[in-house]
Amino acid sequence: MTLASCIKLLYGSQTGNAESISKHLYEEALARGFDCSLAVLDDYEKVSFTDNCVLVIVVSTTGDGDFPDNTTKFFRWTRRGKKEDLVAAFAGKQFTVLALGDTNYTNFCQTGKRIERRLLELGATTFLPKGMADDGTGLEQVVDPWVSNLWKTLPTIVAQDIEKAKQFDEKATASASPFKKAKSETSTDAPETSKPAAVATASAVAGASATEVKNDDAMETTPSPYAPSKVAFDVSTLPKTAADVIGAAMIPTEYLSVSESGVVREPAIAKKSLFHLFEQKTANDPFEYTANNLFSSRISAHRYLTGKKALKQVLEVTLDLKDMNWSVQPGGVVGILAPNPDEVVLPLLKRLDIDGSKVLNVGFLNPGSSVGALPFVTDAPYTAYEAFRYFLDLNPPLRKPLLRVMAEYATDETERISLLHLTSTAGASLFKTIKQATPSFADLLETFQSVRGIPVNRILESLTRLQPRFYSISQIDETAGTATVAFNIVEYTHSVTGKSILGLCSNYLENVIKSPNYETIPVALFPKPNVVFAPPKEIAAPMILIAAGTGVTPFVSFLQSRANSARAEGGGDIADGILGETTLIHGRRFKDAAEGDRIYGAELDAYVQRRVLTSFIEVLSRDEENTSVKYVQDAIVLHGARICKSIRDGAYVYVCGGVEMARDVHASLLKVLGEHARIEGGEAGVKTYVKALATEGRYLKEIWS
Ligand SMILES: Cc1cc2nc3c(=O)[nH]c(=O)nc-3n(C[C@H](O)[C@H](O)[C@H](O)COP(=O)(O)O)c2cc1C
Repeated sequence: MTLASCIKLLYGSQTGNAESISKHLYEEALARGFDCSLAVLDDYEKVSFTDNCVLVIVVSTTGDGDFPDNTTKFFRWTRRGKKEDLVAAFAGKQFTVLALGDTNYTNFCQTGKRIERRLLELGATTFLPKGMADDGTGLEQVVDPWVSNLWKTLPTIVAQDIEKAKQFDEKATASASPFKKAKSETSTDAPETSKPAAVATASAVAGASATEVKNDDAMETTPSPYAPSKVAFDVSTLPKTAADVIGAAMIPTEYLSVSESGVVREPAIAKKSLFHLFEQKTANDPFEYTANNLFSSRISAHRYLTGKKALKQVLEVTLDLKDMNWSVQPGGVVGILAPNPDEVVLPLLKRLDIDGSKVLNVGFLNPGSSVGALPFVTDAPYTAYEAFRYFLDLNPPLRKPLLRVMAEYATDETERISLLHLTSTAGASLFKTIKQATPSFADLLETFQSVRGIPVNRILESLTRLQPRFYSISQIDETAGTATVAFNIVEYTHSVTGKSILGLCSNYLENVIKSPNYETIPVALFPKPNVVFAPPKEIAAPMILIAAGTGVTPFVSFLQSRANSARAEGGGDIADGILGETTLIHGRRFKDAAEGDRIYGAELDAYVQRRVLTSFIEVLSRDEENTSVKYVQDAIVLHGARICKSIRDGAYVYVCGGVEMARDVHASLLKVLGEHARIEGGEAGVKTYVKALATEGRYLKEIWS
């Protein structure tokens, strides 16, 4: 059999995991003597598929079984591209897929599955079974063995530089990290006395590191929720020396060049918003505003929708979208880019010894190399402060490339061993322990105190992009050109570390409305195109809306739109006979309407009065009188016969809320359809029926983790 001459690694990633794994694979493929290239799936036009190559695709799933944003163009091409181009690219090609997902979602690894299916239809064949890694239980449980099989299989189908492969194997079996180079071998600058102090055991660490902020009133000190904290783990099981670490990850290739331009912009000037970094363009189409071309909005009004008894406060803000010319549709979604708080950014820059005020020149070390892209593109050059505040995810999921880079700058030997071990397959269990603590970048630096002097280019390469947070629009005022979004102010105690965690975007927006002249503060946002989670076009179609907590927000916009349609159809204030039956099942905690969490209660009552909402079922989880129907899934069972009849009559079912709630609702729907809908084929028949509903667009979910 003739061997393929090269590997084309392609990835699609929403939050950086697939990207990071692909870069890691790319580095290792080169070190193992393969000819390998790396590209994001949406850059498929730059990939020469006609080469005698094999394809390795690493792709995650986002939303509700959706493609990552940097994969949609590729998928469209594979569905709608010219058949002869697709056949030329894929027929007879050997490929494999590593799919990343989370079993807490119903459409587990959907993107990877769909890509595999499509490539098989186009005549490609797999050379290694698809890996499906579960972020719910730990990606590494599947990724590590899958990768190890990949390295076993590739030499049988792809040509390799034998000399390099030999060198690689020799280094690997010599037990020292095969990737140890440069600094690690010449690292004599670590003080001899540096002893394993930094990585301590659990008891020694707890609460030790929090920087403190002053509470002026009480003259007491309270740990700031932004203060970094050490992650506790046991160092007794670590390899004895760096040379004992087997198979540590490769040092990611350095690909960015960063220099100071000589221009200074103080954080205080840059702190209002990021818009000084972009030329102000007016877009003709609102969807020209994207995460890379943000619209500068303002908050024109706000109110809290919850009372004192609510465990979480829900804030509604009104966004001024006049100049965007966006005709917001019910179910519309807005992405908001919240900056990282200064309480995190400034101490972090200090810890890293980086002067945040210097404007930087950022480019490629080797223009033309395919290793990486610029981390973000702005019209005007940015400072390190601006990069940290607006563009970098400072709470990234734990990833090996960052740990590997940190290992290079650890001067304490135990810390270096720990970091190397964490990047190796043997360190999987330690990796899992640390991952459970979901440490921020600052927490990692607090844990590994001796890591000093990481250059800015390494940080820009190792951290991923700060992601926008998406919010469903609840009410639209076309005349004023505004729309409202409502959300929980996210604040909770970390289940593993006990640390207080503040949600980035909700707390940012609350801080905006608490600022003087908040109406003048720019809020960076963009509309989400192609909203699928929208009411049916036919206003006579029945709807079943199922929501928990703030999941009700898109449904408020559905009802508003239906009320407007009824009025337009001559229905006046009462919508009898014009609209399809609409049932809303809304779960919340407390009975108390005024003081509790009955969000949008007044609006929903008004829709009941106007018969836009035909049935409003409120489910209370903390009501002592109510014992059997605590959650929306219980209400589905209780009203099962009616719900099934409505679905049989053509109702559209919508679910909005957390991932567990969506899973439980799904189970209840299967149960009641099995009991009341007389579907043939038993359990399997019901599952097929529900699947078909989803395919027809009559069972839609908007869920969050
Ligand atoms: C908002 C959100 C939605 C998700 N939706 C799904 C899904 O529908 N199906 C699935 O299998 N995994 C889903 N996941 C899990 C991701 O695929 C998983 O966390 C993966 O590691 C992310 O990789 P990435 O960082 O490369 O995007 C979702 C994750 C998030 C944060």
